[in-house]
Amino acid sequence: MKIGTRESRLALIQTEMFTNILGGNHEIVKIRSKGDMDRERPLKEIGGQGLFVNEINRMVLNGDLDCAVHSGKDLPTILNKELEVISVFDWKNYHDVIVFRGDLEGTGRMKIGTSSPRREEQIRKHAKNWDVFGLRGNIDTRLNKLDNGNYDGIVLSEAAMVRMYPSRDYEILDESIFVPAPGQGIIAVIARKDSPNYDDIKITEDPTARKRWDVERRISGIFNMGCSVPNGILYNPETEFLYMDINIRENVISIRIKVRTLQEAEMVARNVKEIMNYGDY
Ligand SMILES: NCc1[nH]cc(CCC(=O)O)c1CC(=O)O
Repeated sequence: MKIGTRESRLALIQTEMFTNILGGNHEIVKIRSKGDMDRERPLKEIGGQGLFVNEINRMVLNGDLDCAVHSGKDLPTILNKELEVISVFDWKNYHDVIVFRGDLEGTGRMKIGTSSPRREEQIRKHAKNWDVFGLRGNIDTRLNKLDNGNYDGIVLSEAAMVRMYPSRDYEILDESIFVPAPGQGIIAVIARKDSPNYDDIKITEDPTARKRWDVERRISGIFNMGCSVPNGILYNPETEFLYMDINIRENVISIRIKVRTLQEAEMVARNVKEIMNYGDY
């Protein structure tokens, strides 16, 4: 197969994880996205949902690629009707983590970098001795900025650390406070619904990852969320806990609730949306 992905080191590692499950020989096509080209401006200035994936998905749609491997978190909730997320896997590394500078001393006020409005909001609310600053770039760039002394610590995804820096120290942040972005840590494979490779791709799916994915996607669709919205959603398919951290102007709802089915999760989300007057914004 011709498999497309972003040119970042993380994207290539994730694509290799996919081809290892898939087996066989494949051509990997690296694509530089709009989000990769502009490394300075905050993401919400460059443009909305799908910044890192839309061009790649268009190539899958046109038949230039047989499939594409994405970070689940980067996929917009609305896809072209002819495309489908056929396989999802690796669901467990969903946490946010903090990585501290190696030579850090003392425990006073700390300068913390993050590139996500959700993480910024959660730090402001829950980590009162951390001052938060913007931080752009791919994972290697962000860690370089940390090591160069620009920050005392940076917050990023556990999945990125596990896959790219398995021997570097980090601290896991509690998911009931730092509720992650929907799909965080999950690897998602997209192809055309009528792809001749549909069944081969489907075999790589982890059914537990699929449970997590379906709940988080449904809820993120209900709230019409992109990653520029400071909302967190996590469903743990093993504990059956659903976490939601929804911020709408001055209104905040943070919950942990046990739900057993997609329908129950959807009902919780619709009720939260209703009582927050979400539709008015
Ligand atoms: N926001 C960009 C992005 N998209 C996917 C990952 C990492 C992999 C993942 O969490 O799925 C990251 C970096 C980060 O959140 O620090």
